Amino acid sequence: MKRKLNQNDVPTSAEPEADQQMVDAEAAATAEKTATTGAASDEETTFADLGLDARLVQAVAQQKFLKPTLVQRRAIPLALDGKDVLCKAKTGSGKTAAYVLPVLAGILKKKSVDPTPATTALILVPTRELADQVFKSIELFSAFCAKDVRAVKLTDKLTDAVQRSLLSTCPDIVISTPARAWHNVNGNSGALSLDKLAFLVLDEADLLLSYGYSEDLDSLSFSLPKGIQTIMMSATLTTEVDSLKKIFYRDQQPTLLDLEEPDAEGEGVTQLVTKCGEDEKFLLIYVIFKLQLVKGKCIIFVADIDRCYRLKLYFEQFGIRSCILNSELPVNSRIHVVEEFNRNAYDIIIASDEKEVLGNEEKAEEEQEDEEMDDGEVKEGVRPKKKRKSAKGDVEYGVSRGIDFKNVAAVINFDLPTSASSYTHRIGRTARAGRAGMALSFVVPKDLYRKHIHTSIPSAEKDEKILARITKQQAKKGKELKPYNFNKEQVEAFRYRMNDALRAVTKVAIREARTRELRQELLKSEKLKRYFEENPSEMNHLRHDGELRTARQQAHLKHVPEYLLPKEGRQALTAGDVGFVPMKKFDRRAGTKRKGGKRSGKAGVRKGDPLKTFKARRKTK
Ligand SMILES: Nc1ncnc2c1ncn2[C@@H]1O[C@H](COP(=O)(O)OP(=O)(O)OP(=O)(O)O)[C@@H](O)[C@H]1O
Repeated sequence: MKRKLNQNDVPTSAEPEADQQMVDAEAAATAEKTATTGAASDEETTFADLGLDARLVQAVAQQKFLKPTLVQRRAIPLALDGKDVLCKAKTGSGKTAAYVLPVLAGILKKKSVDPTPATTALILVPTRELADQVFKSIELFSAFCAKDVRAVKLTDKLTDAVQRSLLSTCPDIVISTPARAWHNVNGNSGALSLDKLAFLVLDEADLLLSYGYSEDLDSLSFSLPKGIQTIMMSATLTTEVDSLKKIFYRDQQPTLLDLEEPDAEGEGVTQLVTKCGEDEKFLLIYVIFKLQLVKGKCIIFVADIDRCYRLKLYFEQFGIRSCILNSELPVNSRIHVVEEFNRNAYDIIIASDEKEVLGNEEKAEEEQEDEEMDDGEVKEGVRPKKKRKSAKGDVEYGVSRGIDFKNVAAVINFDLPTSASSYTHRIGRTARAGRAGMALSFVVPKDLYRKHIHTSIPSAEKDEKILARITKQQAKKGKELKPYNFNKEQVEAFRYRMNDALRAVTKVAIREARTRELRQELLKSEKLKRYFEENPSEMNHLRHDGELRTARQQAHLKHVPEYLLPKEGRQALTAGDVGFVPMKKFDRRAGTKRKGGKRSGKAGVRKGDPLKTFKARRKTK
């Protein structure tokens, strides 16, 4: 029979009382009972109440986490009690801490009785970005016990020799993609030993198979010692999760935490849909950003890498700064872009999260996945997905999934994703950790679809079909997608400027931009790796939102002439307010020159300025 490593089994006499707080078995039992209901009767619970080690509670306090989130309240006591847990909770609900904290607690407990170095925990994630994020979380949460816990991630581009040397010291925690982990278990001179493993975590479990790790996961499952505790975290319950459940839990059923959490007042994502033609997307996005109708940081999702550059070059025409995230960029740059965005260095990220063009089989799989999610249950016996045809980019890349972008006011689906589950992950980049946010999706209706010179996106013809799936899925969660209309007449006034700008963004300019950015980022990436490790403070000087300037520059487009602005203010352009989060400290308005040479650039200045009358709705918690 499988024997669990139960933290209550470990003698605690050696532990200083203040440092080690015992697991509250009763709390764990209560949590288990209410596990699937998601009842929020224990909202006053603190991290200390959960039975975590005092050093971890201290680290959590340092992070200014006042109270555990629902998933943390439910999962931590169960995990501390040695239970296998399969947890489904919404994006941005704090799943990382929900497993990192009990894993750290388990390691500390084990070390207090047996300090022999051993790899005790293996955390499997689908992407390098996530590995980096988890690693940083571990660093933060182990701030007060750093000498007792050592974690390594295997996802950086490291030679086998370096990986061997990292693993030779038996780090307590290894964070890896399944492929890297298996490579080090099976190959690379068996650098990673799982003999002493006590915890296995599968983060973003719904994605591990879709990233093509099925064989690696299968192989790893046979190399695991008996009796380890397995925790799976997922934002959705799909066939993938079910397949993994069979592989990793075998005959032992995990405790299922299916946490549907209603948004509290002022929380959650306001979902808006604007139906428009392909070229209108460019018109609206120009109006939105040039007139700052969306307040705060924003992620714009597009269908593919070329679309990233088309939009970036288009924005450049108007002097709107943005940076790009896609699978083609080196991993160091990608991670740095996210870090800088989280530091508020950039306002706009243009990201392509799709695995480029999917084959028919893969499209069918996505549809199937949506249907399964519609059913709300996982079907039995469905085969795991095959490895997707990866395009030129990095297969271990993912933006819309799991990356913790901080304080994102809005997500704009410039191109609709190809599945409803992808939509869920995309909009989950905003309204994280109990905040408010907005998701605006452009949908091209069938009658407005035509192959436009500027676009060749594969999904456009299918927008309405996908929208129907999204609407259905969101309705099941009690969420609604509301239509959002721009004032067509007012917006039309900007059309000739849009055309001017789009004409300059030629295919050649896009190709050149793509190559130039890649070259620049590769250089930066090398620098990042070698130099910034030693000089972390210099990081700030490296920007990713520079102009690519491969398109013809048209200086006049950088300013918005006053006659284009409606007298009634920005609201005249829209059916209501769009943004929620106020602009950050500094204001990057283009500094429109007004008559008399004065700038009207600053927010909230000058009576009579049409922009001044616009008030962003500020939602406070
Ligand atoms: N108890 C808490 N109090 C305040 N903030 C928290 C708390 N727990 C987590 N957070 C913050 O919430 C954000 C989202 O957390 P996390 O990335 O763990 O979510 P997630 O559920 O894993 O999301 P996803 O499904 O998108 O991966 C992070 O910025 C994190 O620092």
